[in-house]
Amino acid sequence: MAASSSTEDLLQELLNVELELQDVQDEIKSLLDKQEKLYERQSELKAVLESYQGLEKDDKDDAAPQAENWSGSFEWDDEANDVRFNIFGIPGYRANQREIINAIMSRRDVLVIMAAGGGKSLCYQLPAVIRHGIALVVSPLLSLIQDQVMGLTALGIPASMLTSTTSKEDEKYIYKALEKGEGDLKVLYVTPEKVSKSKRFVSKLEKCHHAGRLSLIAIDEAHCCSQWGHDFRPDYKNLGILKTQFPDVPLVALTATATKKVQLDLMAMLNIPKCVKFVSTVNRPNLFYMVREKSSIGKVVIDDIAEFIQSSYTNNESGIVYCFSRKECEQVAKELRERGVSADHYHADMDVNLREKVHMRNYHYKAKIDFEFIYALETIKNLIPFDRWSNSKLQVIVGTVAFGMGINKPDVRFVIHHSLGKSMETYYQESGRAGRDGLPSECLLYFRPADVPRQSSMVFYENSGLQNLYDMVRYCQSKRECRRGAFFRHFAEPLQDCNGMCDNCAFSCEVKEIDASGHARAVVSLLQEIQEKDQRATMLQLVDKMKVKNKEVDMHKMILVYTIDLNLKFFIFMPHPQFSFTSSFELKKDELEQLVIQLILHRVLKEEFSHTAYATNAYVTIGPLAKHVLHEKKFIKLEVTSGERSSSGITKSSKRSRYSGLEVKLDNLRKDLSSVHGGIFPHSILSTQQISSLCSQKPETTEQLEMIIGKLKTQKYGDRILEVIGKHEPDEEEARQDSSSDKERQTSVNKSAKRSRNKKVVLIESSEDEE
Ligand SMILES: Nc1ncnc2c1ncn2[C@@H]1O[C@H](COP(=O)(O)OP(=O)(O)OP(=O)(O)O)[C@@H](O)[C@H]1O
Ligand SMILES: [Mg+2]
Repeated sequence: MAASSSTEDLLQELLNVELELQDVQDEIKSLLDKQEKLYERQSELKAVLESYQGLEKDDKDDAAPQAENWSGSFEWDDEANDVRFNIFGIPGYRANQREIINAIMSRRDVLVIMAAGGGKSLCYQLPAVIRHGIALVVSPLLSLIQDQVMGLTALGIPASMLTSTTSKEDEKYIYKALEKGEGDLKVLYVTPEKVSKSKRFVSKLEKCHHAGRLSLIAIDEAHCCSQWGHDFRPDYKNLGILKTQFPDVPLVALTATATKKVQLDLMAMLNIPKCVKFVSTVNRPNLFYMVREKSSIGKVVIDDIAEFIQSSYTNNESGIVYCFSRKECEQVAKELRERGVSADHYHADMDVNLREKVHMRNYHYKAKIDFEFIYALETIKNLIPFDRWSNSKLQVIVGTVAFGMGINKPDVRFVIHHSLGKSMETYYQESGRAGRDGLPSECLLYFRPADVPRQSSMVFYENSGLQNLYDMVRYCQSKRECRRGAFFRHFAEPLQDCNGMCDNCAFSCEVKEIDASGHARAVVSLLQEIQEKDQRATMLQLVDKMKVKNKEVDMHKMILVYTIDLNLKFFIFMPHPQFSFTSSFELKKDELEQLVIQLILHRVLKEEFSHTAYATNAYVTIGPLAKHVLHEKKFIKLEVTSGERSSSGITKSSKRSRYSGLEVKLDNLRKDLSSVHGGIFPHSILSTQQISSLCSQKPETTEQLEMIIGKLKTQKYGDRILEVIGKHEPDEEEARQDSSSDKERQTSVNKSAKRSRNKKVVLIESSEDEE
């Protein structure tokens, strides 16, 4: 008896020791994880500190820094204003543009951080036109270069590109321009590979510089220099030689997003420690951000997307749909077409040769060309979705996220993510392709927890890949917090007002917080059971098993209820053992998925990955904080919404209704002119804003037209524009709008006259944020 009781005691103690050991092992594992993260952060901080120390040293070496006023007046002001308006057709500077131009014109090195669509190109293109000689622009993608060269050529600014696709003849022309100053070349675009790999090119550039003809160097999409950035390009690392070789030539680095770490990295890598820095806000006030729950049924998602496009964008306004894989792109595009949306898929590296040929044809439109060649290319051009989309002949382009930096179209009205992005930074970039012209646009993301493991198995090996993804997941899961606020936090910027431009701020949809701690305990116990049997489960398998388990529990409940009826006295207070793990209510499948994700974000569970010959699979395992849930030290809450949210984001007042008759005519005119003038993009002929100014002001003379679109565009297209406006007869609706906008105009003229009188200033030029 005594022996058996001491055996029992021993067994009990052994069990306790084993449990404690398990605890210790868990803690060691969690501490090791923590140690690894701290090491990682330590090396990041050391790198940043080194750059800081380098910069501080440089600052001390310097004479006392002068207070610089880049918004003051400069000798080139008149010329700059003239070029801006009459060549670029841009009515006023946006925030920081004028200051940046002044700094470059003053021969300073400059770092520009400005949101997508902020107008970075003008900052280096305008000084390139004014300054003597040739400006060198380094840009990472052929397609971006081609678009820029085409845009400048359309404005009559001599621009060329030197890339792997440049013909021998063009190369000769460019080298002569560099070496001997022949021709009228003003802007030369190259890829970073040209600078790092072509000795011949660099030696020609040296000659150009020696003769005092290298006017400035611009590094576009400069974040590609930094390994901490999201599009690191090894060849960008070698661009530091430009400053070493040409120390007296102003160098401007431009990018849409750069965290502090990336900024320091850029300055160090490009050798511009004393540069003037212009950091604009990441805020894109014209973008409406929203997240929708994504159905597990593919067709329902496409129905929803099609409905969104067809109900909100009746004027065929352009949009992008981002998908996870190429196969999904093809499928989504096909299904959208089946629902009557003009859509096609596009793979970024698809038919590179075809794209190049089309651009070559656009680029050479001034040269003598073989008409058959043009005809053939014209046919090819129509076959290429990207070009059809760029020219607004196709409404929606469906691409993977690889289709990103190359998009230069300013009037993209909506960007839809069919599944979540891999980080806040990439989502900001991708969604930021909308509304680069500053007009209201929408960014819609479809989220369902089951998409998370697809992304995590792709990013887990990247530097902080999972951490970045989980930040994105938090953004998607949140049903209360301002979406814009998440971007400010991510880019460490002070909060700004959202002005109701995100779903969480705009719609008062009831969000309930429910205590899901009981369900969390059930999930953890189930996973423990699975792991004890040396098995593992993916997120979906775990959720399915939970559903089965719940059903089993339900069966027990029924038996119990039945028993209660028969033996009321004995069983009425007897709980079923498994009830202790479940709550009084059952979660639906999608709520269970949401719960598992929540548990991963709270480190109660964690993802683990295993490779097969074909794929990497993500499994869910017990995480370092699981114990806290089991011991009821940690409570898990789930946010659930009740009631439907409005189907569209931007309020009706700020959203465009159907285009007016004159707008449609001017839109068609720009499309016509774009094909006549060698395939220049329609938006390079007239921007959407210019079309609305023309419709509201209805110029009748060349002089009046010049005041709206500048001299160059008036010279080129003025007659046709005036003809369309002159012949247009407004319908009743337009006439009514005209008379009300006349009144508004009069009020605003009076107001501005009053403002000028009060301030006693004459406003010749104003930037948008001064307005
Ligand atoms: N001051 C301005 N007023 C009105 N439109 C402008 C102004 N400056 C630039 N734009 C227009 O804004 C659009 C976006 O400009 P740009 O391509 O230079 O943006 P970006 O800052 O380089 O963006 P990204 O990071 O996406 O490359 C273009 O259509 C351009 O013509
Ligand atoms: Mg740009």
